[in-house]
Amino acid sequence: MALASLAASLPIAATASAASAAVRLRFRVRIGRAMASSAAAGASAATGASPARVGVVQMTSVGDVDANYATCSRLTKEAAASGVKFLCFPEVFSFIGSKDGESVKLAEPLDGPIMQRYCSLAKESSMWLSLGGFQEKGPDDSHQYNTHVLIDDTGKVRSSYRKIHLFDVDVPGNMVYKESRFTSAGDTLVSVDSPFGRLGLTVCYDLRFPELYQILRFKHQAQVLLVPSAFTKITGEAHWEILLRARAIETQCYVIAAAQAGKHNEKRESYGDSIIIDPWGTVIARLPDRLSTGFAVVDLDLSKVEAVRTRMPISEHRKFDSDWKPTTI
Ligand SMILES: O=C(O)CNC(=O)[C@H](CS)NC(=O)CCC(=O)C(=O)O
Repeated sequence: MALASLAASLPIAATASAASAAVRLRFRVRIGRAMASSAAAGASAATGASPARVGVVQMTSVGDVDANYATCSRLTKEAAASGVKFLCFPEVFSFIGSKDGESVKLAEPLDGPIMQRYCSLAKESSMWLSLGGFQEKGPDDSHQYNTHVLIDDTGKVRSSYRKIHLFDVDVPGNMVYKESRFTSAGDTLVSVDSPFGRLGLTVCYDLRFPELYQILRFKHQAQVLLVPSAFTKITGEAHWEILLRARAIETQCYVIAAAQAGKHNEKRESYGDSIIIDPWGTVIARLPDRLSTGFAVVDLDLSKVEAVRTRMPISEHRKFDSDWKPTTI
């Protein structure tokens, strides 16, 4: 079969469910030619056996920890049935409150009961989970950390990253956010080796600070960047895809960005559009903003990361402050 037609015919599964009736959608997402250019990728797409099959979730979390867990559990089991080995959830997957300070009261350490449930889910499903934006108990009773937790397929917390850049922003035409009121910033960059390459962990608003991604690529040697998010509708429409593709292109990494979508309560709405981008900057999977709950799947091909880097060796071409003559401003 010609590569182009193989690429065009690879199905990407996505599921969607309305609140009452569970509606199952299957639709095709365009997939880059290079993804399908290895026989292994094509064969595993048919058998569901790829070790690097990953999924990106879109969901509408609410102010109910149990309801959100039920959604995450259902999606994880459906993804496992599609051969997914690594599923990425968005920021605040576990809880989105409608009142100020509500989530800090629910904050728990990573060995607390909420995260334990997700660890059991990962183990039962033999699935790695990226759980972006968990309300981790903070340094005092009035502050939490906004923590991206990575659980392996044995149910062990492999790594965690506390969001460094906090969203204290007056969104034009929307509301003033002051994340730092109840959240303390992290101060440590985190990357972790996995069967899906070296992963760089970030959260949401971090996306606007490219130096963080530069360090993950050039110091940590990350191959896949994770950006679980709950972008606002207004900033998401304006900036989301552009920022994500820029990070993929300038780091030559895969980018997996799980998004919250739709209305969480009467005050808060997020911009959907969960995306997976390849290291050339091509969007290879996406869930439209109008879709509330579901996931999309791709087979990561880490040889593509190396291929892009070999042909365009930006790591060798980089110049630094110390390489330039001092400038007068
Ligand atoms: O407070 C919570 O419930 C969890 N935290 C979030 O949802 C955070 C802070 S309000 N949201 C963002 O960072 C949005 C960034 C964004 O929209 C942009 O950069 O444009």
